[in-house]
Amino acid sequence: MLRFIRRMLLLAGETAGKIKLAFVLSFVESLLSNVPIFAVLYIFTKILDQSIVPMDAWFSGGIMLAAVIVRCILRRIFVALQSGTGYDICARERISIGDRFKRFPMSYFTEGNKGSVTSAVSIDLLFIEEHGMGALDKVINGYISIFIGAVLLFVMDWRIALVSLAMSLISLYALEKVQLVGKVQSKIRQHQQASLTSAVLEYVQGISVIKAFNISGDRAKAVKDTIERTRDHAIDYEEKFTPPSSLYQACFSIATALIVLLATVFCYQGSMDMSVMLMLLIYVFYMYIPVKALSTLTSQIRVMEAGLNRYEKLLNVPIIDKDGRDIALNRFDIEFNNVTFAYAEEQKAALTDISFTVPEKSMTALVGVSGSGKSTIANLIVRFWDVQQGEVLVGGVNVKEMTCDSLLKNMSMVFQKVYLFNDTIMNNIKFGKADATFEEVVAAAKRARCHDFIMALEKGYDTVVGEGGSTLSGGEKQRVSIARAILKDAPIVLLDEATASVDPDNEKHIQLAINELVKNKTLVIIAHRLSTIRNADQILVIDNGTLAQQGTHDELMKQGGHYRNLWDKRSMARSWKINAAAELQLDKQAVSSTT
Ligand SMILES: Nc1ncnc2c1ncn2[C@@H]1O[C@H](COP(=O)(O)OP(=O)(O)OP(=O)(O)O)[C@@H](O)[C@H]1O
Repeated sequence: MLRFIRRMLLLAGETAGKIKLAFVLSFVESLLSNVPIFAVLYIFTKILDQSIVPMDAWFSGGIMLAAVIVRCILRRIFVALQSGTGYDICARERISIGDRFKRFPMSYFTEGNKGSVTSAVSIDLLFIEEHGMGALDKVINGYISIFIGAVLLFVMDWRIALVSLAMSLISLYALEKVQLVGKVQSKIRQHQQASLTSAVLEYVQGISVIKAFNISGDRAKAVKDTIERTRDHAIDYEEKFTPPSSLYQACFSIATALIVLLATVFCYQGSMDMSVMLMLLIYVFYMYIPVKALSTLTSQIRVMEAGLNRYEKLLNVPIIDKDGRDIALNRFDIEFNNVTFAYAEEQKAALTDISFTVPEKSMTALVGVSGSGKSTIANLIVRFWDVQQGEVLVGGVNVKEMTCDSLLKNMSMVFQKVYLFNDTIMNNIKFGKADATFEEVVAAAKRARCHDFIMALEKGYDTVVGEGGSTLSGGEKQRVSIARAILKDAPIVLLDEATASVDPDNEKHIQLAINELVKNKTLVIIAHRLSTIRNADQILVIDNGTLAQQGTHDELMKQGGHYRNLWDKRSMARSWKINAAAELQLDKQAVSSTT
C-alpha cells in the first residue's frame, strides 16, 4: 500500500504538494477524532471519584464541540485540496498521452493494441480519478488509526494492547492473502477488460459489414463469449477474494470480543480501573473501523495499480521521434535512397531497395497493381513507420533526424478513406490550421469546391457531420478533407486518389479542388485515373515492392513492359465502363420509348 501511495504521488507530479498537505490535515483530523474518548474518560473518572461537578460536563462538552468544529474546518480544507485533484491529474495525463500517441510508431496501433490503449485511457484512468484520492485518504487514515490505536491501548492497558497486537498480526496475514488474490486477479481482470473493449470496438466499427452480410449472429457471438468470460471471471474473483477478506474482517470482530471480555474480567479482578474498562468498551467498537476498510481497499488498490501498470506501459512505448530535432526545411524535395522496408521483422519486405527523387514542386505519380507498395511509400515519407535499410530524405534531411511535428507540418495528406471527426464542418476543416479565422476557412472551402454544399446544409459550417463524417456523401467528405489540406497550405502534398467511382459531377468538383490544392506544391499522388497519370512529371511504376520503371508517360509507353500493360488494362477497363454506360443509356431510352 505504501508503494501505491508513492506511485500516486509520482503520478500527481506538481500537484503532489497539495496531496501531501491534505495528508497532514487528515492526520490532525484523525488525532482529533479521539478527543471524545478522552472527554468521556474524564467524565467517567469524575463520576467514579464522586467528584463530578456541573462544570466538568460543560468542560467535556466544550472540548468535544471544539474538536468537532476544528475537524469540520480541517475536513473542508482537506476536501478543497483534494477534490478535483484526481480529475485534474487524469485529465492532464489523458491530454499528454493523446499528444504522445501521435509519436507512437503506427505499428503499435496495428498490432492489436487498440483494446488495451482504449481501456488504459478510459477505464483505468476513470477508476483512478474516481477512487484514487479517496483510497489514498482511507489508506493514510487507516495507518494513522493503527498507530494512534496502538499507543492509546498501551497507555490504557498493556495486556489489552498485546491481545490487539496479536489479532492485528493475524489480520496482516489475511491482508497479505487478500493482496495476493488481488495481484493475480487484477491482471486477469485487466486482460479481460481489454478483450471486451477490443471485441466491442471491432463489432461497432464493422457494424456496416456485419449488417450488409447478415453475420451479426456470428460476430455477436464473439462479443457475447467475451462478455460471458468477463462475467465468469468477476464471479471467480469474488469467490477467491471472499475467504481471506472474511478472515481479515473476523480478526477484528474476535479482537473486539476478546477485549470486551478481558477488560470486564480484569476490572472484576481489580487489575483495571472501572473508568479504563468503560472507556475500552466504547473505544473498541470504534477503533477498528478505519482498519477494517483496508481489505476492500486492497482490491481497489490492486485494480488501480494494475491500471497504473498498463498506463505506465503506454508511457514506456518508445516514441518514433525520440532523437528527432525540430528542423525547419528550406526546400521540399523527397528522396528515397536504397530503401528496404518490412512492416514486421518476420514479414516479407513490402519495399526492396527502392531509390528515386521527387523534385520540388513537381508531380510524381505512383502506379502499380494492388499490394505493390504504393501506400507504403507514402507511409514512409510521413514517417508513420521507419525504414530498416536505406534512408528517406525530405528537403535533404533524413526524416529520422526530425521530430514528427516538424516533419508533418510540411505535409498535407488527402487519403482515399477520409475520416471526419464527429464535430462541426468548421472544426473539421480547422484541423488544417487550428487558429484559422472564419474567413480563412470559408476561402479554403470555396477553393475546395465545398462551400456551396456546406451552405445548403441547415446549419452551414456549424453542421455536425457525425462520426467518421457519416452524414456526408463520399465525394463531399473528400472535398472537406481537401479544404482541410488547402487551409494547411503545406509545401508537400500526398494524395491517394479515390478509386471508388463517384458521379461525374462530384468527380469534376473533386478534380477542381485537387487542382487548387496542388498548385506550386511537391505532389506525390497514388494515381488511379488515366488523366492524372498522363499529366505527371514523373511516373514511378511499383511492382512487388520494387521500382520497376520510372519516367514520363510517353517514355514509359515507348519502353513497354509493366507500365504499358497497366495502361492498356486501365484503358480497356475505362472503355468497358464507357460502353457499359452507353449501353445502359440506350436500354433506358428503349424502355422509355416503349412505355
Ligand atoms: N500495416 C500493415 N502491416 C503489415 N503489412 C502491410 C500493412 N500495410 C500493407 N501491408 C502489406 O504491404 C504490402 C504493400 O501494401 P501497400 O498498401 O503499400 O500496397 P498498395 O500498392 O498501396 O495497394 P493498394 O493499391 O491496394 O492500396 C502488401 O503486401 C500489404 O499486404
